[in-house]
Amino acid sequence: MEKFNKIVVKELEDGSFSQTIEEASIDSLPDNDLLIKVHFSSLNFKDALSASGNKGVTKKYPHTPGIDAAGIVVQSSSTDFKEGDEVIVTGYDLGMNTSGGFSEYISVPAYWAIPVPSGISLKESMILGTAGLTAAMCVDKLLHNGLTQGPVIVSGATGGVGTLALMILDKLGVETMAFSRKESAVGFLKGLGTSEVIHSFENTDRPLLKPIFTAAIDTVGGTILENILKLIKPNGAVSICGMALSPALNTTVFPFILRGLSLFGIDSAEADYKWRKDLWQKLSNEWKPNNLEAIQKTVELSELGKEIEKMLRGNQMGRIVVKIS
Ligand SMILES: CCC(=O)SCCNC(=O)CCNC(=O)[C@H](O)C(C)(C)COP(=O)(O)OP(=O)(O)OC[C@H]1O[C@@H](n2cnc3c(N)ncnc32)[C@H](O)[C@@H]1OP(=O)(O)O
Ligand SMILES: NC(=O)c1ccc[n+]([C@@H]2O[C@H](COP(=O)([O-])OP(=O)(O)OC[C@H]3O[C@@H](n4cnc5c(N)ncnc54)[C@H](O)[C@@H]3O)[C@@H](O)[C@H]2O)c1
Repeated sequence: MEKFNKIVVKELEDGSFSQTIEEASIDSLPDNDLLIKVHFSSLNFKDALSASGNKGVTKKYPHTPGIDAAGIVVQSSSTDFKEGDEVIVTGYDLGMNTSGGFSEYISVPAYWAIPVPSGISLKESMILGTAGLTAAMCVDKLLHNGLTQGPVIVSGATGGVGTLALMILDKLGVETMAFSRKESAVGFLKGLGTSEVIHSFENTDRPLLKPIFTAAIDTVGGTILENILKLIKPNGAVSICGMALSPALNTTVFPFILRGLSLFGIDSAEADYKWRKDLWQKLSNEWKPNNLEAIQKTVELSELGKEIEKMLRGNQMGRIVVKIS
């Protein structure tokens, strides 16, 4: 039986977590419909949590993280896929408690796999990955709420979801503003098409402020989201997906009952299959960001450790793609 390499995260006796590359055999993977040879994976915040022992994400170690994978089906017991098909797998339990994409092979149920649409390569699908799909879900909710023009504020703007949200909105011709703590990132963010970069909000207990934005996409939560909610124009909406700063949210009902604000929560991991498939189609065509290469860095499995550390410190910019095979 063929041996292959994967990242293994282990819990050590002192409570810390180690990451090593180990050899494994195919029969160590779960028995599922599809065996996929992984060509590319990508790094998402959730992988950094899994790799550092967050038990809310991964209950049992040793474990192989990687919530994203793109590759080629090498064995299929499903009538929906055949050997040689190119597929994208994001979310569900991949990389949480099912051996994930930081591995040369994954074994997953057929309903987790999306056929790679024409218009996108395996690598491009992982520059997008969960971050791109989540950004697309955030944008889609805003469009359904009636968004036609900006400015839309995007927080955590230099991160994976943030950069891709800015790029998708730019492709759709909607003006954006970026919220980022990083003064040094202004040039990078302007290059993504954003008109202005905001580094801080007024510190006030007032429940409403003069509205500035038509809508928002928030990836950081906490006080940043609290401020954004006060600054949305009447009948606007905010899509929320993250908590890079904090999961806490202290707010009042006023933005909702005095300005008709709508708040959309995004769960990309368990989102409806048809919605995902439709959005991958859009991401490969009319929503496909221009110059995806400009926001990515490609690394090998052996280089992932330092990228994970950087992400946990909030210092990543854009997307980390992992070249697996
Ligand atoms: C790509 C997507 C992302 O990046 S999302 C961000 C990554 N996710 C996180 O950081 C969340 C990690 N989870 C946690 O820290 C904990 O589960 C939290 C939410 C704090 C709850 O902890 P605790 O109070 O100990 O409860 P618990 O874990 O036993 O769960 C309580 C009930 O809630 C459920 N639950 C848990 N996680 C999820 C989830 N991801 N989706 C849907 N439901 C979830 C559990 O199943 C549990 O329900 P039940 O008791 O099993 O019926
Ligand atoms: N709900 C979903 O389906 C879903 C999907 C993908 C990501 N997420 C969540 O979205 C968030 C972003 O994910 P990502 O993969 O883009 O991560 P990332 O690390 O690439 O980006 C995080 C961004 O937040 C910024 N940030 C970090 N700490 C901060 C702080 N203290 N104050 C202000 N900004 C801070 C970083 O500078 C970076 O720009 C995470 O919380 C992740 O769990 C949720």
